[in-house]
Amino acid sequence: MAKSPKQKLQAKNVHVVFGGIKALTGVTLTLNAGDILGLIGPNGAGKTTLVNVLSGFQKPKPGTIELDGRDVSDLSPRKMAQAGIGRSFQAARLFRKLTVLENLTVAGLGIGLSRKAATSQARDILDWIGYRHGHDRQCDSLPYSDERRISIARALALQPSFTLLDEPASGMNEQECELLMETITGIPKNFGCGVMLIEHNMQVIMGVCHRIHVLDGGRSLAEGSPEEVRNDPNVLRAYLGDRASQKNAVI
Ligand SMILES: Nc1ncnc2c1ncn2[C@@H]1O[C@H](COP(=O)(O)OP(=O)(O)OP(=O)(O)O)[C@@H](O)[C@H]1O
Repeated sequence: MAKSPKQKLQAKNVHVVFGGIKALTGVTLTLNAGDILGLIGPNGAGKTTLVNVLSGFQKPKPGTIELDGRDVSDLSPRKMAQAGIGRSFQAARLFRKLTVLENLTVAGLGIGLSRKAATSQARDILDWIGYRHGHDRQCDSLPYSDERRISIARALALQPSFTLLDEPASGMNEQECELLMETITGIPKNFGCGVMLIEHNMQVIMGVCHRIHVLDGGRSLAEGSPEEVRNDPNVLRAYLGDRASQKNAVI
């Protein structure tokens, strides 16, 4: 956990326009320490754009990002990471020529740990996610699902207050998804950090999230418990269109 853990990450009235495309329009949400907040919505809803804004890769115009009430909207991605906001990407973005252990060790060195402490932390995190063998494997030879898990582990090695996970289950089979769900559920308890989870796999979202925020066409459509969101007719309509009126429609 970071030296001064933060309690609250907020997006306030965030707008982003690309050319003529309104990717986000007036989005407001709060991620609290200890929370697992799902961010869902149909393709093109603005989920990745919002994660980019929350992690400094995209500037809101207008709108603000606040970390414990401090405006951090203008910070670079690097400064955001130093302030306690970590993320994993849709494409894993590991250092492919480094080993699994080295990838995590580099993250620890990056936040100022000694080599010994960074290596020890790296081993502890790999053990914790159940990756007990293959620490010396080079990352360009990893199976896809391992890449995704190591990407989460590396995000944790930065000791974030908040971690933003972009589609961690993509390409995983059912068994791998179950392991991933265990990992995500354990992050707030074991690392004390809040998690925002973008995911198309509804089993994963419904299984691990405390609350879910729904975007549609760049706007906030709903926020609530998994049960509330699952039963919200507007959410069903956004996902299923006219099929939402069918009996037993589920997401
Ligand atoms: N760099 C960009 N330039 C132009 N348009 C963009 C850019 N990034 C995103 N968009 C557009 O903004 C809108 C929101 O995209 P975004 O990727 O945030 O949605 P998403 O909900 O993450 O989608 P998906 O589930 O398909 O990943 C889409 O219409 C997309 O085409």
